[in-house]
Order: sequence, then structure tokens, then C-alpha cells
Amino acid sequence: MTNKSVKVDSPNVTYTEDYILSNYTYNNSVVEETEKEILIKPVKTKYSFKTDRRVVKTGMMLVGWGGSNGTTITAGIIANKMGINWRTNRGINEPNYFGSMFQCSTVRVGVNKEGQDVYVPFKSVLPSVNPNDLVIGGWDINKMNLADAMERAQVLDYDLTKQLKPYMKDMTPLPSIYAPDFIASNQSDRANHVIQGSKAEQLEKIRQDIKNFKEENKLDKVIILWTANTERFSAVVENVNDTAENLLSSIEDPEIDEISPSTLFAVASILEGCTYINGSPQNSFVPGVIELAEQNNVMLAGDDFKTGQTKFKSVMVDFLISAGIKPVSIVSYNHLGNNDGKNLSSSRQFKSKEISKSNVVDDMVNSNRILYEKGEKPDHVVVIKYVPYVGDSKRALDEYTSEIFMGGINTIVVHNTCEDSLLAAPIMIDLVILAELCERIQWKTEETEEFQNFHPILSILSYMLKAPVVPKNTPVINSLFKQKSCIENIFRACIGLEPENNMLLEHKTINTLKK
Ligand SMILES: NC(=O)c1ccc[n+]([C@@H]2O[C@H](COP(=O)([O-])OP(=O)(O)OC[C@H]3O[C@@H](n4cnc5c(N)ncnc54)[C@H](O)[C@@H]3O)[C@@H](O)[C@H]2O)c1
Ligand SMILES: O=P([O-])([O-])O[C@@H]1[C@@H](O)[C@H](O)[C@@H](O)[C@H](O)[C@@H]1O
Repeated sequence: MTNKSVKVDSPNVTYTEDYILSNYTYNNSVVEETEKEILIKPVKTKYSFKTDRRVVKTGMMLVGWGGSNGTTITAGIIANKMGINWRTNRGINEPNYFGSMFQCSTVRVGVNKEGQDVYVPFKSVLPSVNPNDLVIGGWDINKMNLADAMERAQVLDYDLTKQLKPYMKDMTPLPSIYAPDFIASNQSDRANHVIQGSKAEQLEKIRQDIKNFKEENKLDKVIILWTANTERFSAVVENVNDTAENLLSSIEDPEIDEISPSTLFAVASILEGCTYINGSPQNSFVPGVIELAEQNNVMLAGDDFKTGQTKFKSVMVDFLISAGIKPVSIVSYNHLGNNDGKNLSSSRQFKSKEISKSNVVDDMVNSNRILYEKGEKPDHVVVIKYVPYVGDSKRALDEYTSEIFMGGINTIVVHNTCEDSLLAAPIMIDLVILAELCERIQWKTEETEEFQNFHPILSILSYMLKAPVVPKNTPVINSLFKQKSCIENIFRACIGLEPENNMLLEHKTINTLKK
């Protein structure tokens, strides 16, 4: 695939040294529904987009750096950066970023003179950070260095880990905030690298860590990503964490415990002006965090990486319902033996994951009132079991039972086995790279004078997340192809291209009589 630069030649697009400026007409429709009629009125909004072309030196700080995902993403980036090949019984393996939608998928940009579709790497559409250039750091409640932690995770092939150890042995996580009430008690033996002191002192330490990391590595920006253990949900308590002011005040109050480590990290990130991404299912983004991010115009994205079983579900259910087939029972079972699975074997932590894995079909079900009455849903069961022997190699079994034509029943069973962390690492890379890119895109319309950033809650990143956090009163979209289409078409608009509509009219209106 080409590494050529991609440029749009259009009166709607201007390339300056520092910016790509595009004028884009956004076509939508306003619908008026009466007793007897649905009246649809097309509307047009003129947008201007401004994308900063200056890709700067970017750091990625991982909370939970010593875990399976944290060590795997670090190992994968080093292997790609250094071009480290490794041998297995299948022969020589080369590093890649497979599973990263932005690094390894393509977009159709038009047709050539022969009428053939032309595809370019998605990552070539707008200037973005090369994952090889990410400066990596982070925190863990366990002091093990990254080389030993990579071995502990047992995710990557031996010959690769042997070559990587010299690069990772001197990488040591910073001590972190440990609150035993928020993660499984079976994690307590891991907690040997903990920041002491009050919540306020812990918050200040994390803020200082971010400042130091930025300064020591001469970074222009840092993105912070939570890939630590799944926490239980935090209670949303009036006067405690319901507003930004109350949350900041609660952090200063030693009597208040209902502030999770992940919420403290989110507050620290926001106060340091760093985008924060929640890769786990807990509600780190209590209302006070959301308000603080909006007040400081700092971006957030979450919750819970969408990597395997749930990603598949958001395709499968979309296919069934959009085909007019009615899923009536969905059972998702999996077992795995990594430390994530160990933590999830505790009921309160499993509950967080059960919620994020269960809500993923709601938008698709609610979009079809032919198949489903209002409020009607398929039976939906999520089961996760901890089986130490299988380690990171998650075994997922899904059963989709649907009603089909004339009383027929269709049952589809899927078995899916893979190293969970090898699915998660490229998704984490996409989240960080795309979050950084979104920080450099601004928009305005004819009604707004100044260019402004996207809303701080980055719902555009929903493709990578099981339980997308979205701005208040906006829709949660879980359908994978709608999510991909959203990212692709917004980026196309930034270079003045129309949305991909898949009409290929040029191939359907050919004049067969023309000689
Ligand atoms: N496919 C996937 O792997 C996948 C998909 C979706 C979500 N997730 C989520 O990603 C997270 C990480 O998964 P994993 O497989 O790497 O788990 P892991 O248990 O191997 O790693 C988590 C790490 O976080 C550390 N930790 C726990 N509490 C911490 C704290 N307060 N501060 C800093 N570090 C802390 C632990 O010591 C551990 O090293 C989990 O919450 C998991 O549910 C994983
Ligand atoms: O993304 P996905 O494969 O549906 O979900 C996964 C679960 O199946 C797995 O049990 C859990 O340990 C991972 O954290 C991840 O959430």
C-alpha cells in the first residue's frame, strides 16, 4: 500500500504550512411527525474545519502500565520501532499494528481514469502521530519492571520477549493510588508500589508525575489512558461528586472515601490539561469529572476498550436487525486466566464489566420498531469465568438466537479464541493517536465567530469503546459500522471530501446503448 502523501485538489480545501482548512456542507434532515405523516425536511449547515498539521512530540502515560495490556502495547511499539523480528514454529514473524483501525485500514477516496476504486491508508488522510514515536510511561501499584511484567503477562512469544527485555528492563512504573475497596481483594498481593497520604496529596503527586514526565521527555503533550484493573462502580452522591466544585472539595475532605483512584487520575489529567481515556468499564467519569473537563476544555473518552466478543456483537446484532431478522436471545460466555480475569472473578468488579458488555445492543434494538415493541429487548446474558490455566488466551462462546420468516428460529453459535491483550493493544494505540488528532481539529459554522474544539467528551472515539460516554442529551451509538463511518466521514470532511455513501452511481447509470 502506498506511502504517498494524500492531497485533495478542491476550491473547498486550502493547505497552508500549519493548517488544512476545509469548507464543508453538512446535509441532515429535520423530521416532523404527526398522527398521519412523517414529514422530512433536508437541511444544510455550512461548516469550516481547521486541522493543525503540526504533529508534536507526544507522550502516553498508562495507569496500570505493568499489566498485560500495558506491557503488550509497550512491547509492540518497541518491536515496530526497532524492527524486531522473531522466530516461532511457524517461521519468522515481523512486527505490525494489525488490529489498529487507523494504522491498518484503508479508505476509498475516489476512482481512477479506468473507473477503479482507489484506496489509501486511513492514517494518510490527516497528519497524525506515528505510534513508533510515542514516549511511554505510567503508573502501577506493582513495582515490577516492564521486562519482568511482560514475562509475567505471558502474552508474547518467547523469542520476541527475549529480544525486548533489554529495552524494557529499565522501565519501571511510578507508584500509584491504591484503594482496596475499589478492586478485587485478590489484587492486594500486587499492591507493593503505592502512594501514601490523603486523596489530595495523592492527586498532587500524580499531577507532579505528569509535569515531570512532560519535562524530562521534552514533550509537547501527554495523553493519559487507564488500563488498570476494573473498579467497582462509584456511587454518584449529591454534594460529593455530582459537580466539579463538590468533587474538588470532596478530594480535600479526608472523611469522604467514595472517590475512586480512576476518578482521581481523571481529575489530575484534566487539571494538567491532558486528555484522559478510560479503558475499563467503571464510571470514572462521575458528573463532577464531566463538568470539570467541560470547564477546562480538556477531552475525555471512555468506557471500556471494545476489543473482541463485544466488538463482534456490535457487528452481529447490527447485521441481524438491519436484515430484518429479530434476535431474541444473546448469550455471551467467556473464560480467561489473566489477572484481568482474576480481578473480574470478584462480583462487584464483574458487575462493572457486565454493564458495559450488555448495553451494546440497545441502539440497534431501539432503531427498529417493526421487530421490537417499545421497551422490548432480546434476552441478554453475559458470563465471565476465571480459569487460570488459559492465561490471556480468552475463549469466547456466543449464541445468537433469532426469529426469522414464518415462525422459523435461527441459532448462530460463534467460538472465538485469542490473546485478549493482543486485541486490546492496537485499540489503545488508536484511542491515543486519534485523541491526539482530535485535539488538533477545530470547527466553526456561519453562526459561530471563532473556531472551537470538539466537545470535550470525544464520542467520535466510540468505535474503540464498549460503553461510549457521550455529551449530555446526545445518542449512544454502538453499531460498529456506524461508528467507523462517523470517524471516517468527519475526517473526510476535514479534507473537503463528501461522506462515503457506497452508491457507486457511476457504475449503475452507465449508458449501455452508447457505442
Ligand atoms: N481485551 C482486553 O484485554 C480488555 C478489553 C477491554 C477492557 N480491558 C480492561 O483493561 C484493563 C487492563 O486489562 P489487563 O488485561 O491489562 O489487566 P491486568 O490486570 O493485567 O493489568 C492491570 C494492571 O493495573 C494495575 N493496577 C491496578 N490498580 C491500579 C491503580 N489504582 N493504579 C495503577 N495500576 C493499577 C495492576 O497491578 C495491573 O498491573 C482491565 O480493567 C480490563 O477490564 C481489557
Ligand atoms: O471486549 P470484549 O472481548 O467483549 O470483553 C472482554 C471480556 O470478554 C473479557 O472477559 C474481559 O476480561 C476483558 O476485559 C474484555 O472486556
